[in-house]
Amino acid sequence: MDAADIAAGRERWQRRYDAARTRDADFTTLSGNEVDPVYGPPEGAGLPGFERIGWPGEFPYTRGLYPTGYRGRTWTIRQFAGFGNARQTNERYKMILAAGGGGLSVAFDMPTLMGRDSDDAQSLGEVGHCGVAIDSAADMDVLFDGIPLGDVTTSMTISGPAVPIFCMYLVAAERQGADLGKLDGTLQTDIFKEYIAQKEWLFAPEPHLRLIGDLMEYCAAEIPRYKPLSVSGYHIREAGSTAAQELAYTLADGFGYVELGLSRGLDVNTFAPGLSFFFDAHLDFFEEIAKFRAARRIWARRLRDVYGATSEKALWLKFHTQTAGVSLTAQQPVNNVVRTAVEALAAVLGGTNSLHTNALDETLALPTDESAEIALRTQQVLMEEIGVTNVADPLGGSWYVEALTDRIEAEAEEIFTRIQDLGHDGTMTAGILQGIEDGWFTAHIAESAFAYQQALEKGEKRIVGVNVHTSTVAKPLEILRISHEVEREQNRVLAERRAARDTAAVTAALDRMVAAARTDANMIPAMLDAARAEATLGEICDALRGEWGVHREPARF
Ligand SMILES: C[C@H](C(=O)O)C(=O)SCCNC(=O)CCNC(=O)[C@H](O)C(C)(C)COP(=O)(O)OP(=O)(O)OC[C@H]1O[C@@H](n2cnc3c(N)ncnc32)[C@H](O)[C@@H]1OP(=O)(O)O
Repeated sequence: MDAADIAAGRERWQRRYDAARTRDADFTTLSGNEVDPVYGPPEGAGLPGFERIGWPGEFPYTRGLYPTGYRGRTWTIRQFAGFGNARQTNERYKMILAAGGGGLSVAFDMPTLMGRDSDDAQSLGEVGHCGVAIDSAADMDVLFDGIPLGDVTTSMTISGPAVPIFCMYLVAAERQGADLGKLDGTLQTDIFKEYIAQKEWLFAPEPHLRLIGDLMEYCAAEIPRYKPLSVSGYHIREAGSTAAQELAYTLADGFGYVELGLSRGLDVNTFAPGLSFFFDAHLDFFEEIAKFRAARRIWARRLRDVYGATSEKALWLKFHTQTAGVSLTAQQPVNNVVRTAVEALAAVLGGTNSLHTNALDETLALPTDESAEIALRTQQVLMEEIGVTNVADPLGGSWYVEALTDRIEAEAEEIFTRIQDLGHDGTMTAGILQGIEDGWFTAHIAESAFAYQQALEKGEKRIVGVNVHTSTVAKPLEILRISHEVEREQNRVLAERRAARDTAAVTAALDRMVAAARTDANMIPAMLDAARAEATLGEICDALRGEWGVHREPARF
């Protein structure tokens, strides 16, 4: 790009910056020096390829979505939390909000993630262990007791039974008197990554995609700020993929959901802002920053050029980041605070919109109050102390970071082509579905995981406390243990609620839901009625399993 075009871009950026609101905060360095809100090539200089880098707030958004960067608004501190029953988790949420958390993020226990009630035989021993147990809308009432859902953005991490859980959340909001049309939050819902990596699906892909289509349609029409999908690379990375695979598989899944929305006759400019993303921040500092920058650029370009999006919000890739759980070590676990801080810094330098920092003990158990607080404070140290919010995309223009950004983008593009070639009709969706059926994604992730593990075992890759620097004076940590009493109590309350509700109303609502499943009608209104009648998650999912069957992955060797 020649010098004149770069200068014109800088002026455009300056006009937009001047017109935007910035926080009332100190943006000088620790020594008190003024810094510019963004930096670019030296005045009067041209730079080949600068159109790929650009300015914050404009296409291709490599440098961020907003001309003000974090001067306009800092990222949301969104700590993923849930354990035991709804009452215990509600207390943790209040603690997080009081300590400066900016939004909520619900972690559900394994029975809930699999669409089963707490008293299901398959739930035995799992209730409240890896997250909170939710059986019906009444549990949602308790979960958000004293937390106005109309005012707090709430993310819920659940994909197989995402839609019934969403209905229970809506019922809880309704009972609080919130205006449902104004709710803001995120539901994970991303079923592609379940088949690819996380393995928590209920049905085969087709009925799941039908439900997701219903959800996208419903949210676009009724709850426009709500983001019904958080397309997730986190689980793909944690399963052992490389950074480029994480990026490419996740964005490919995102394109699959765009194709789903289009196939339902929805307007891409209306539904695409409801697609948000979720990435891992792993240990390779610069590679991770490059991954986030490349993600925004690829998404904006493909949404515009392939899927015809024209509105700015439809081109924006917004993402949440979680620091890498797999990078935490059980050995010398206090060192995990350092790893997490570095990973979080990469997310911030990559322009994350929302962030979860892991607690130091998460490789052993769910976090204690104290470790949860350290994790949250880690974000606050980055946000308040180190000057990283003063300048948008401070690493933009670094030869290394730009080269890495270009490389990871090129790798992702190659992978998109391979995925599309797996399908038969040139769509991303056909390629993804074929790749899932063939075990293509799983095999490639396994190869990457194997290569990394070999490198570790040969000592080529080094982890402090694990294969180098193993001596320590550290004492074992106190960890959070979930009592089996939680399960007994949850089941007692569930039995009481079942006995107290209008059984005929529950049965009628479930029948209407199944009837809707047999037509092209949107299933959400019927499912909402079932949730209002206090149908349990297990009952709703079992009714659907009866209709759609269950899905089993073929064994592969
Ligand atoms: C591993 C684990 C497991 O499986 O076990 C998991 O999955 S845990 C998975 C946990 N997942 C999550 O927690 C997902 C979290 N995701 C989200 O919260 C969302 O999808 C998100 C990534 C889009 C972030 O949403 P958010 O509300 O926190 O933040 P936003 O970026 O949307 O910002 C809020 C508002 O401020 C505006 N805003 C932000 N920055 C600026 C700026 N500089 N200038 C002007 N306006 C700005 C935004 O446009 C928006 O307004 P407006 O709305 O008007 O535009």
